Amino acid sequence: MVRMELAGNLFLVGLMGAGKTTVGRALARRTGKTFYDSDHEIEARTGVRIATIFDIEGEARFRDREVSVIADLVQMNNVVLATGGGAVLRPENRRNLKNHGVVIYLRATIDDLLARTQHDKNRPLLQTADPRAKLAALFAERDPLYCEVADLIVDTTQQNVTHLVARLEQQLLALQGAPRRSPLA
Ligand SMILES: Nc1ncnc2c1ncn2[C@@H]1O[C@H](COP(=O)(O)OP(=O)(O)OP(=O)(O)O)[C@@H](O)[C@H]1O
Ligand SMILES: O=C(O)C1=C[C@@H](O)[C@@H](O)[C@H](O)C1
Ligand SMILES: [Mg+2]
Repeated sequence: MVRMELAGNLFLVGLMGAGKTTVGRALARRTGKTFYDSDHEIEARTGVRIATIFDIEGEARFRDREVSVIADLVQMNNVVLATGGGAVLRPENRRNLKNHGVVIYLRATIDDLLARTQHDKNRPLLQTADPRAKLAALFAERDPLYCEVADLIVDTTQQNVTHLVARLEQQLLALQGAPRRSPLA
C-alpha cells in the first residue's frame, strides 16, 4: 500500500498535561518527521530545568526565552514541535506558529489535565495549593487563544495516545487536501 505523505511542519498547542510532548513524539515517529519540544530546547540551551528558570528569572523572562526558541524552531522543515503550554500568550509566537505550519490544539478536560500533571514537579505554575483551580483559570484565559491559532482542534478525552495519533494523521491528511475551514474536528 502506498502511504500518503503529510507535508510540512506540525505544531502542537494546549494546556499542561494535554499531551503535546507525548503525542508530538509519537506523531513524529508515525509521520517520519523530526520531533522538537520548546520546553526541552529551553532546558538544553540554559542547562537548567524550567522550574529553576521560573525561580531565578521569573515567568516574564522565561516567556522571552520561549519566544526566541520558537522563532528558531519554526524555521526548521518537516518537524513536529510540541510547544510550552503558555506559548500562545505571546502574539509573536501565535504569528510564528500560524505562518510556518499546521497548528493542532490538543484539548482536554480539567479532570484529565489534573490527573496527568499531578505527579510532575517541573510545572511551576501548578505548584499551588489548588492546582485544579489554577488549571481552570488557565483554561479560561487560554482556550480562546489556542482556538484562535489552531487549524485543527482535537478532543483528547478517553483517547489513548496510539489511537489519537492514528486519528490525527487521518484528519491532517484530509486537511491537507481540503481548503481552509473551521478548526473543529
Ligand atoms: N491522551 C492521553 N491519554 C492518557 N494519558 C496521556 C495522554 N496524553 C498524555 N498523557 C500523559 O499525560 C502526562 C502529561 O503529558 P505531556 O507531558 O505530553 O503533556 P504536555 O502537554 O507536554 O504538558 P506541558 O505543557 O507541561 O509540557 C504524561 O504522563 C503522558 O503520558
Ligand atoms: O502552561 C504554562 O504556562 C507552562 C507550560 C509548560 O509547558 C512550561 O512551558 C512551563 O511550565 C509553563
Ligand atoms: Mg510538554
